[in-house]
Amino acid sequence: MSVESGENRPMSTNSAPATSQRRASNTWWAMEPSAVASELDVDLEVGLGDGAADDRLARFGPNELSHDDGPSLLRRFFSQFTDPLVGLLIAAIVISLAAWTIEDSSSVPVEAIVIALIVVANAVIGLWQEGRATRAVDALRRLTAAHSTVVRDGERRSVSTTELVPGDVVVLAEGDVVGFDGRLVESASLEVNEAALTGESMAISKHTELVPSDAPVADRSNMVLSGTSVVKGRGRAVVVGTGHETEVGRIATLLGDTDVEPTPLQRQVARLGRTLGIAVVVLAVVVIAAIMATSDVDTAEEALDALLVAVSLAVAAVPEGLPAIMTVVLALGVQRMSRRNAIVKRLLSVETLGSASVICTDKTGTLTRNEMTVVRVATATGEATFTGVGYDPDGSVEMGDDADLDDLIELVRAAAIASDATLERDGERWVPNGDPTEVALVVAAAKLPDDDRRSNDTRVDELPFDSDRKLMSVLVADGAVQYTKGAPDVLLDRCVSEARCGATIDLHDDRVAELRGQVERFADAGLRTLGVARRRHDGRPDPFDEGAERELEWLGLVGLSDPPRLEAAEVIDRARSAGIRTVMLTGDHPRTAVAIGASLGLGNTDDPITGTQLDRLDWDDRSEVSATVESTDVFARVAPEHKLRLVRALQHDGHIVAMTGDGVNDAPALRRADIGVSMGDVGTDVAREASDMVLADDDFATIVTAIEEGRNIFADIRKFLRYLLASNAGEVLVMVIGVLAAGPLGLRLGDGLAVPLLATQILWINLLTDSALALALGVDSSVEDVMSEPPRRLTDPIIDRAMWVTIAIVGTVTALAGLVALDLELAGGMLGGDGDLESGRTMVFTTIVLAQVFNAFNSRSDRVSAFVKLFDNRLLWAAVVATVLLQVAVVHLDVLNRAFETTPLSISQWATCWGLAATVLLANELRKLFARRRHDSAG
Ligand SMILES: Nc1ncnc2c1ncn2[C@@H]1O[C@H](COP(=O)(O)OP(=O)(O)OP(=O)(O)O)[C@@H](O)[C@H]1O
Repeated sequence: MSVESGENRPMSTNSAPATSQRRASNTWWAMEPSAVASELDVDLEVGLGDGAADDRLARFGPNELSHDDGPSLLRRFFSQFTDPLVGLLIAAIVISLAAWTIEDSSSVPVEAIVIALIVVANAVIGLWQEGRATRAVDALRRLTAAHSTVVRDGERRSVSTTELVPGDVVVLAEGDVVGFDGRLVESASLEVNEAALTGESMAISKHTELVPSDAPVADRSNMVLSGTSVVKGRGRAVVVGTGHETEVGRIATLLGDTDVEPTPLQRQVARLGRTLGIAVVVLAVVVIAAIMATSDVDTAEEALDALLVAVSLAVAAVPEGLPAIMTVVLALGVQRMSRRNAIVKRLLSVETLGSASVICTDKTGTLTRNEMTVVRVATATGEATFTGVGYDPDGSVEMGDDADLDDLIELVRAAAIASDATLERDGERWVPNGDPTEVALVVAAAKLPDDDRRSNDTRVDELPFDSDRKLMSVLVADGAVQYTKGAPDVLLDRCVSEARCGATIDLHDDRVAELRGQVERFADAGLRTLGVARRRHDGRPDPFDEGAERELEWLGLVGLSDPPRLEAAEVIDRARSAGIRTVMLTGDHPRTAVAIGASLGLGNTDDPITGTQLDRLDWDDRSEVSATVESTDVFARVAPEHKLRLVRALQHDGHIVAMTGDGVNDAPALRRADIGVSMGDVGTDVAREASDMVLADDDFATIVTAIEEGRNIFADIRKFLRYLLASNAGEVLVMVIGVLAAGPLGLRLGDGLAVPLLATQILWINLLTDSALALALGVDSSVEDVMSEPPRRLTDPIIDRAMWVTIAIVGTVTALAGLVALDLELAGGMLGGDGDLESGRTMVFTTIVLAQVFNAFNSRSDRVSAFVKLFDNRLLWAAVVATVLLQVAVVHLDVLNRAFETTPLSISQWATCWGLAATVLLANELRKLFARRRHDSAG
């Protein structure tokens, strides 16, 4: 028998299953787990070896449904030409060729070639921008890929679900999304939701017993299927099918794809682009009519030239770069967010984030550090305090007066036995494994004084914790003893007696009231509280279900501290000044919630509302619901279904709600929220799948950071919109005013076509301004404090009045600057120069390009001066240098002079162009000054 890569492991765990060809047709559900294991050559305890897993991965391929890589590069390149705008450019080429044929077909059709080159340059820029957007979206998809816990080489590990192979032993827990087809070999009250596959929305119980071989898919209750999710319990399954070899693979449904649908904002901008397009075509017709009326157009060639100018103008005026830049800006923003631990799954969420007005957040782990430590316990005889730091079991117990040690030991041991957590030593460090609350209980048990009484602690059954019931029970001592732990108020309702010095005493109402007071005292100190109880059975209860969680004997109360995150208070304050309300929703005791909430500076913590109060509310009475949800910022002892109701109520009141959640039952609320936020660390797959954003660090601060980024992205989009539209307005106005005013002003725009700019020059300006400068603005750092304003309403138009005013002012000043440059150069006008038409046009051309450069700085804010953080955006400066150099080339290189009909300019002419172009900045600075004054006096 061969041994692979020197590993001393038998072939059976290192090779692919010999009978792999038969895999798909095997009736796994009718086979014993041992038969499944031998068929798949795997040891159910040890799992596959790494070598075997690699082999099988190479052989069966990754566990995914292969999806289309999208069209090829060439295809995507050509698809750039399907844009209606390119149609216009191609029309321009045809017109120019027609004019050239009539005029002088012996020379080279320079103009047509230049326009063709511009078409290609546009396509390349478009392709590059699309490529960036696609790459960013792909990176996102990888970031949000699901993970599974497998047993390999005898150890549990988390691997990407795409790496699962047939024969892998996978551990399933509540909230896991099943990413494979598998045969269960172990089930502890495992319940699975198969709605995605079968449409059945009720959870289905799963077991390991044999099922007849002819059972239909829905009845194969010892199988777990890809695309389903674990709602309750735990289990282990052997992977029998991956990728296309799964039930879902066979029906080839693509699951979990990142949504790349256009967002409302993208649609709004695309619509704006189209409206402008139509307006511009109308304008082009007007310009043509004006040219015809003012120039001596009497030859066909001149008529074609006029048409060409009008078409070029249309091309220049339409902001065709908009949709692509939008996608790039959104996608780059998403990448930036992921570097700050906020993984946004949908582009749509980015813009919604900026509008969030309420954040509903969990407490444990998000506002607090989720580093639980047992600090105080109380039994019937007295209290004890625990010392020690974090998870290090090196601590001690200080008994209060009269406290009975045996009672204490029974309480803490019971709590630890009813926990799933473990604590392992790794060198100097202690590595916790499991739910922090339970780890803390295990640590506390380790601090107990040596205890020589041994009992049979082996667990024979369990009822896992869930946040609706708020209880968890285990059965030990062959089923004779049950330990139940959970929320003390819930648990006390189920207790009939109390343990005291080894005896069992009946619980009376007075004592229950006393115990409740004790719970409140613990909670007032900000402690998370947990009650522990016991029940003795005559024989092992069968079935062991929630019915067993009654007639309990109270063992005592445990108080755990979970320190608030240091920076949370500051972040809540920051959110408040950004007009965002923070609401805490917690499963914890109201008094614990209030203590923590108050220490974090939450707005209104005085009268917390509990889940029970929410249950009693008349949800049809809108005003009552509204008054309730607005009355406090603390909701305690809430269950997941309350979250859904609260989201709805807040949305009804006009809020944009971000809601956190980590459990299976949180999924509906996460879906319903405008921004569902799940936890990357402690959250379940189901919650992650239902959410729009995953917090890689589970930290509340990250939500606020993401909101800030969302607002920044929105500000960036407004920047390039402001810039593009003002620039385009300048180009259009210089032509319209130029053509209409040349006559009255006495400007001699030549004998033939009376236009300030030629078609190729217009297209050149368009190419320069729509690419580098616009994109650099799209990734500008913020000059405004986006967190000092209230959230933007989703219904607000992206271009508001202030922006239209800016566009109008900048557009007009640009056009006037261009025309003054022309007038200064040309003979016969008001200012009177002595240059020829070609140098006059070069002056207009250069002035307009430089005006765009100044306008880029204008556009960084509606109110803040362009000189604030002037050098922050290096990309913008690089784009400015590139733009100016290209313009110098167009003015001074002989070959480009011929192509663009320009002439070299003198230093003083350049200075004139710079000076005139700078008026664009000056005018807008004045406008900003007034805007700031108005804002200050209003605010
Ligand atoms: N593992 C557990 N076993 C038994 N009871 C538990 C366990 N974890 C928590 N509890 C009890 O249930 C209550 C609610 O816990 P739950 O996990 O639902 O809230 P939470 O999600 O921790 O709170 P938050 O919403 O702040 O994150 C706790 O106050 C505690 O009393």
